[in-house]
Amino acid sequence: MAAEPTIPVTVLTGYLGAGKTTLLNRILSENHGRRYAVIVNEFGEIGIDNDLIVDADEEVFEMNNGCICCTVRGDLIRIIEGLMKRKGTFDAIVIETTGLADPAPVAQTFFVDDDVRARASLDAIVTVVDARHILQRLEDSHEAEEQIAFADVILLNKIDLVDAQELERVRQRIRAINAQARLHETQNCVVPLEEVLERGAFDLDRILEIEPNFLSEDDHEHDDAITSVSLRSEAAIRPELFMPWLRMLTTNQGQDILRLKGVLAFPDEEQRYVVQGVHMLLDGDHQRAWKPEEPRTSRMVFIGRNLDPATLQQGFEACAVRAA
Ligand SMILES: Nc1nc2c(ncn2[C@@H]2O[C@H](COP(=O)(O)OP(=O)(O)OP(=O)(O)O)[C@@H](O)[C@H]2O)c(=O)[nH]1
Repeated sequence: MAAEPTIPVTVLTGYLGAGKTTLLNRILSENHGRRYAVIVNEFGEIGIDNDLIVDADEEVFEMNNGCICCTVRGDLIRIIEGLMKRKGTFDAIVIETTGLADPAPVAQTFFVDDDVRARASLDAIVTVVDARHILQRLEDSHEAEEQIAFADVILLNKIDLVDAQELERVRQRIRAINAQARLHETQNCVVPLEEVLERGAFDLDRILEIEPNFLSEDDHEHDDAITSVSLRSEAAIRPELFMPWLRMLTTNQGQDILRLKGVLAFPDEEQRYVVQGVHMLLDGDHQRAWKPEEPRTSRMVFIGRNLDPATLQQGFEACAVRAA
């Protein structure tokens, strides 16, 4: 009897804020006739990413209790095994890792775990790169380099934020780390999805050349200096205080703030306000109306170095509407 075909798995990686969720949303919104099961892993105890993913028919599984590359032997394997019991309800799996994840242990899962290997196969590692910040990141983050080294497909994204010279420098740097991956230069991750999904691009031999211990090594190191701070407020947040506070923080501490995200309830405002930041760059917009049953809780996550939870908490609380 012929072996059953395995389910293709795409691993989406890339440093904090590069554009992974932007790409995932495109995958989930486009009319491609395929059904994807999505696994999202996020750094930080309050899951905000799930709030930023478009409402889609696809089921989204969150893994928020740690970094995916450290928990693969547990959670990821369990989720994939659970999914396999419901075969036929989806055609492929997409995994969005945290920006801090080393992709090697995630990829390794598809080779070293026998049950997983029998049913799922790693299709490609797709790495989204932030053209504006990557050169700086490669100075201080081993993970950022690993993400590029392991990629089968690279989206060099946010090209609108750099000039031609800078873009050429980034291109050369990426090529020095990984000369083989297919490279697409994008804004908002706009790329034909067939360039990204179900490409059959993962090449174990190439990975073994980069990392001879790929199939046996299972320890890796993280930058312990990076922490996350989660904030929450049941009282509505006053935009006239909140916006200047956030601008002040990113101006003074932008070097250390690798990523920030928030979903905010403003007084007398029917819409949720979503704010996002990468270093000094801030982006904010109304997202959708609060649902009637949804508690209007404002939540923020900061990820970075030298973050002081108490100061951030005080600053955030000072923006809240005080009880009369
Ligand atoms: N200017 C510009 N902004 C972009 C582009 N692509 C994405 N963004 C913005 O960059 C921010 C981060 O994008 P996300 O897709 O959330 O990044 P991510 O990699 O999922 O972030 P994490 O999950 O926190 O690691 C958002 O505010 C996006 O709207 C781009 O090509 N140009």
